[in-house]
Amino acid sequence: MSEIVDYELFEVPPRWLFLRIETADGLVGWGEPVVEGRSHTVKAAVEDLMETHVLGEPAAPIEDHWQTMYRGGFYRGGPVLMSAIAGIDQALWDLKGKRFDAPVHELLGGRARDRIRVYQWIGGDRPSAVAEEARKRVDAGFTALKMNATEELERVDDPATVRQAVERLKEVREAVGEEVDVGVDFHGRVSKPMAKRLAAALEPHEPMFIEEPVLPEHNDELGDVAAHTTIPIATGERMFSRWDFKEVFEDGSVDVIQPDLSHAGGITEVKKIASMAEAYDVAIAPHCPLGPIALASCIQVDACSPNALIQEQSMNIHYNETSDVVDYLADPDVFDYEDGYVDIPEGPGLGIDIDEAFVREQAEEDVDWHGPVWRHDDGSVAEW
Ligand SMILES: O=C(O)[C@@H](O)[C@H](O)[C@H](O)CO
Ligand SMILES: [Mg+2]
Repeated sequence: MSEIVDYELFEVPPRWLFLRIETADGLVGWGEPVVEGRSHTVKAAVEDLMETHVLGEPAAPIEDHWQTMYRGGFYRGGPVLMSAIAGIDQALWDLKGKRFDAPVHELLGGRARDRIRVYQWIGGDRPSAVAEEARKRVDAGFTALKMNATEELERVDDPATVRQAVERLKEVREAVGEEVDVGVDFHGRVSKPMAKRLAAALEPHEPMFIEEPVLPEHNDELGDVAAHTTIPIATGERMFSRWDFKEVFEDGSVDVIQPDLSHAGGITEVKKIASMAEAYDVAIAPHCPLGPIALASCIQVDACSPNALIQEQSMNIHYNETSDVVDYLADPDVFDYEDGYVDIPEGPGLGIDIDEAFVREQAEEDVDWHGPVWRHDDGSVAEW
């Protein structure tokens, strides 16, 4: 029988939430419903949705579950609810793949590519020594990187601050050469006037894209920024549905969208967003500074989306001393990296096996990660 009879949630380090659901005939599916820094809140939302709409129901009709969860409550959308739906949706797709012994991308129409290019972060929130880090990543096989543009920025900041951002990118470009792509994340830290100034100053060093050049609540300003630069514009990690994305498609100023498989309603929704993007000649580069289930979900959608450009991923044992992502996997080699690409896993469902014993052990730890609160010199709150 395919009714959902049980579910369990695990808050695990460094800042993730995993969902395990089980059917009456013993199949298990995994999802990763999380907003960075809001795992307790998303957990409560998942419990609410599971208890109200999903538990006791057949697992198969994913679209019906999605519609019920999204529309059933009258109030819709936003990071918490859409991330909760996302994780449940991933787990339902994982179950479906296991039931039919096929990878999710096969059930979504089959491959559009054999592998997907990946990029890796360099530097942290306060980027320094990025050139050296960039070189290390490229030596390890990466062909694409991403870095923060700046630290906190005033609404109108001084030339020295702009110069520093430019120097940083220039050093990276000099360290890695012209055959490596470097995305620059403005992280919503930048006001519209500074976005225009920074874009112009960074342009000679040819970033792959500038990301969140303004906060998503100011997406109506993207056209103005785009008019001042030839650098591709990326955004989308803080947008949560087709309805959030439709305006940037219609407006035409965005070149790359970055929906997050764990924030924007899951596999069902992001596949639809990807198709909408395709119709507007926009690429997708799914956002993923998250764990193995989120990454596996991204790769399944990349596999069957012709307009997938590149995949963000946080850590991998082959390239990185930190290996949180792979620690949770029964087979750490399932993400097979070569030449800056990762192969599309061919196992059933999401294509990964979660090491359940390890998850249970990690869930014993107290997980309480929150995004930092930054302040300007005058004490007012700055964007992180
Ligand atoms: O593009 C990224 O990966 C970053 O903007 C992260 O989403 C942010 O630091 C919160 O985790
Ligand atoms: Mg970002």
